[in-house]
Amino acid sequence: MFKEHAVKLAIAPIAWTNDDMPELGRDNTFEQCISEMALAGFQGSEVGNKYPRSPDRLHRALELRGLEIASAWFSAYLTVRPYEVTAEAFCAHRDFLHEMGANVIVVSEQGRSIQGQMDTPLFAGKPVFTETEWAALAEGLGGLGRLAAEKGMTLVYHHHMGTGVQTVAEIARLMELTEPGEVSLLFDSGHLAFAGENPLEVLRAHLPRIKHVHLKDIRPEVVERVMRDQLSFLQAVKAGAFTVPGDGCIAFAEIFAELARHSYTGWFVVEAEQDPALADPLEYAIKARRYIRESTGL
Ligand SMILES: O=C1C[C@@H](O)[C@H](O)[C@@H](O)C1=O
Ligand SMILES: [Co+2]
Repeated sequence: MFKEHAVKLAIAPIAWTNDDMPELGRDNTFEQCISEMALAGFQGSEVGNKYPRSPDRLHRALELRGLEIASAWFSAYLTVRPYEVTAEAFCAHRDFLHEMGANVIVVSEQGRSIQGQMDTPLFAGKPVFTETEWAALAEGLGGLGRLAAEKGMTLVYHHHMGTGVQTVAEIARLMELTEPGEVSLLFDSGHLAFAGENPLEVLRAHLPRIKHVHLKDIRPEVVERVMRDQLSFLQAVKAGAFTVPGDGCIAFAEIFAELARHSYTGWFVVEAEQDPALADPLEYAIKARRYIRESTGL
């Protein structure tokens, strides 16, 4: 289905310890997390807040388990702070990832985002960018994309629930306002389904610009409850809105087929944040790994 060596499989540490809610998985250690990733059969990981920041220490711990760093999240504030502030933090993040051997940098604009607010209803409170904010975002991302390119790296933009780039239309707007050579796209199946969008629409519209993939599924009955009870993004995560691919309602067969048809090259990152006390991270990592093998042969 996919060309040999075209796709590598990673898993995000957020199922073991949640950076957005550190009380989820507080007792899970860095070593347990990466050992279980390797045990479940993954080749890579993104970076969590328990990971050592010293590239030497991190390299050694990962190498012992046959893992590499795929990428890591960066919060941009291009719509609400001067460009230079975001650019300085971005360069430090870029240099760390470059030393770790990663070649993509995940960026999400957090200006007026409600994703980290425990009590703001997700479906009522998301920001809608003004023309001025769109212009600042597009221009700023272009600048960050050029900084990434200085190191031969690629900026991949993460559309996300509760932010100004959540819907199919907002993703299309961002792609239109930015240059393909500067800003690529991260495809996150779970965020699109959660937003009520058809993930295939985004794939079909932007495939040549998709350079990183987050695979997560949704539990539709929980998403319905999030809407009905006006829960926030963090409450939704705690309630189990997300799960691993194959365990929810997203039609991954079509997603994989579309990506393969266009010879996708890069990482697939399983990223399914849920409460580790309710969903054993190793059990779900093994479940995800098996599902990907059975659906794609990878
Ligand atoms: O890529 C991601 C990083 C997380 O911190 C975020 O909240 C999650 O939903 C996600 O998709
Ligand atoms: Co994601």
